[in-house]
Amino acid sequence: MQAELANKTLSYQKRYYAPASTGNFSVGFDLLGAAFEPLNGELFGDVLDIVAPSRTLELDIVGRYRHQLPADNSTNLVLQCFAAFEQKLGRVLPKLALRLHKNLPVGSGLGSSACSIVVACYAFNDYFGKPLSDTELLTLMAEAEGGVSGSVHYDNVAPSFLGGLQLMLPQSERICRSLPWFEHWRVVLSYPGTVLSTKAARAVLPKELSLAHSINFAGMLSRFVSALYAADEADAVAALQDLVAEPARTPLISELPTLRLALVEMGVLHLGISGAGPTLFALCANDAQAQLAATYLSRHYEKNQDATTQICRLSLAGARAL
Ligand SMILES: Nc1ncnc2c1ncn2[C@@H]1O[C@H](COP(=O)(O)OP(=O)(O)O)[C@@H](O)[C@H]1O
Ligand SMILES: N[C@@H](CCOP(=O)(O)O)C(=O)O
Repeated sequence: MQAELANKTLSYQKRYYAPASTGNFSVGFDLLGAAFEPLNGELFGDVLDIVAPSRTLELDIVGRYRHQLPADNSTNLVLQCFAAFEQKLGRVLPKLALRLHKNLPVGSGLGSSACSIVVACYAFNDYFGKPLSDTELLTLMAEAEGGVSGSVHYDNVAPSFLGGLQLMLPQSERICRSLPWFEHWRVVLSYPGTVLSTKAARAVLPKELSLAHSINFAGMLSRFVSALYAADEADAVAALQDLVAEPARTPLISELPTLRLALVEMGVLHLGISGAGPTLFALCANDAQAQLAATYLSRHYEKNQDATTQICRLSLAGARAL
């Protein structure tokens, strides 16, 4: 009887998913981002159910991180996206009963707000017969994300929507382009369980960069991208240096230097801040190394029961119907 009730509660017409993402990927502040999925097949990203047509727009929220969202669902990004989608189309749409599975922690550096935005916009576009092109949809997603973080940046919405490692292309009609990746690379995402709002982590950033600093930043990102195209793994790893955000944000994540020393001694390729933090990402050369890094980070970085550490591969598919 109870199972029957639970099934009824979880019934739906259509179900959609968008993966977690790591903005910046150390070397590309606001310009580079990657989508990830756990090797164990877990859905580490938000799921949106279109439960049924409804007289009014309704949202129910379930999932591990539901408690990190405001109790009042009316302010939720999913509902804001419905309004923005209607406005973009310039017509009133039939209303829906929706259910969000909040599987990503909020203010975590895992692109949590972007993930809800992407899954919602993707779902509405698919459900209503794809009236928007991918480019229009991506622009809508970035505008919604800009409303949360205080400035429009595509490095979470683009990979969560399109999958892969995405490089943003300023002033290009393409918006972004997928980059090559080393298939054997694994990424361990370790979230300590504490919240760091993206807005707050952007407030500590330098307002200006000197000419020398700008050249070094552009140079290091170019070195990383060219190393990927040349399949030069050692040079790609050597280029993973964050010259913009990390120096300003390390005081907010004081464990980073010590953890990095320990992991690099274990052979891990790189440890960086995922998005605005506090999640850290460890780039690993293979499964065994990723397992070691995950065990170490679980033991030394997780702080409470909201914490989670996931061994991931690149998510090539991005947002999709399940
Ligand atoms: N569905 C949602 N998912 C995530 N955040 C949401 C959602 N709806 C509203 N919010 C609000 O948006 C803000 C997201 O904060 P932010 O620091 O940008 O998170 P993240 O870095 O994880 O994307 C929070 O104030 C949160 O309460
Ligand atoms: N480029 C942004 C990325 C923010 O990612 P989030 O997952 O922390 O929202 C930044 O570094 O501010």
